[in-house]
Amino acid sequence: MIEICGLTKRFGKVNAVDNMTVNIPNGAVVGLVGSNGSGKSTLLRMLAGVYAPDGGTVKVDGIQHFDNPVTKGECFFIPDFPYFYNTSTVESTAFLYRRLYPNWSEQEYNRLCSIFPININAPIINMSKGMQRQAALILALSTCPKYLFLDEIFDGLDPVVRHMLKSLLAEKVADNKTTVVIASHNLRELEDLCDRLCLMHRGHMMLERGIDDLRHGLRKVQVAFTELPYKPNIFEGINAINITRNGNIFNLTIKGTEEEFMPKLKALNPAFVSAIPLTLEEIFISEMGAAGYDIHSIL
Ligand SMILES: Nc1ncnc2c1ncn2[C@@H]1O[C@H](COP(=O)(O)OP(=O)(O)OP(=O)(O)O)[C@@H](O)[C@H]1O
Repeated sequence: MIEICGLTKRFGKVNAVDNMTVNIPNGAVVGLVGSNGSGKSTLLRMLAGVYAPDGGTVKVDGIQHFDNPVTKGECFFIPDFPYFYNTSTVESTAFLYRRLYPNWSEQEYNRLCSIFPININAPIINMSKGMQRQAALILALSTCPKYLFLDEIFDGLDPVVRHMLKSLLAEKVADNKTTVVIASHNLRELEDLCDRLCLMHRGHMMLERGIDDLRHGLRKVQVAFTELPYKPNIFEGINAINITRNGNIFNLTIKGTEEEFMPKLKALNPAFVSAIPLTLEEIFISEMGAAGYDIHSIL
């Protein structure tokens, strides 16, 4: 388990991470979203033990993490721009990691080298952006980390490799209870993978919630009338957190289950009514809008 308590990191006058407290349970797959400069990479670098916090603590399995080779050996961080030496190949880096990482698996390394379509003996810095990320992933996953931190990992990966990565991560979580924290601007990718989401804004954690919990009880509903019901507040008694209207067609975001609100809507005698779940992006917009924030300035 990762325990983040009062965590702060400053760069001059900028509080990149500002007094953040959150726990990440083992086996969780956490999506980290937020606007540019909201502090996601800085948080990941502190989770990876790269940056020393200016305040607060990160504990991994109850142990102070910064500068601790024991907890750092259980973690792997792929930054948004993975760094390799000029002459590094996957094979030469693997040679180094075999000694550095206690859980390194030769079997896993061989399997991943056969799955990812890159040349493990070619200099990594000559590879394309997506291929460099594949190289970083082969090495990261071969260390069998208990905690895996990924910064914009989907960036540059082609659709086939993206799909493969999601399957590999799901497999790691199911088989090894690996804990994964992924910073990404791509809510669609996170939606497939994560069971928890954290929304950061200006160094603060604005929202931290299970995806099922976020999804539960929010529906996007379209209702059309041939003739409008003759009452001043048509949707009175229905917990609609947002209503837009285009002529006799209404689009509502409703809090509640279909069993609760459908009978009330049907009693209005609509020509058409349909309810569908919200996408993650729409849920965020609703949740943050309800909390008084303009999500478009945050995501
Ligand atoms: N090494 C650094 N030196 C000075 N300022 C920094 C440094 N690293 C980050 N910052 C500042 O800290 C803030 C948070 O940056 P960070 O990279 O963590 O944001 P982010 O959420 O990852 O952004 P993005 O979505 O653009 O990747 C920004 O204001 C950034 O300019």
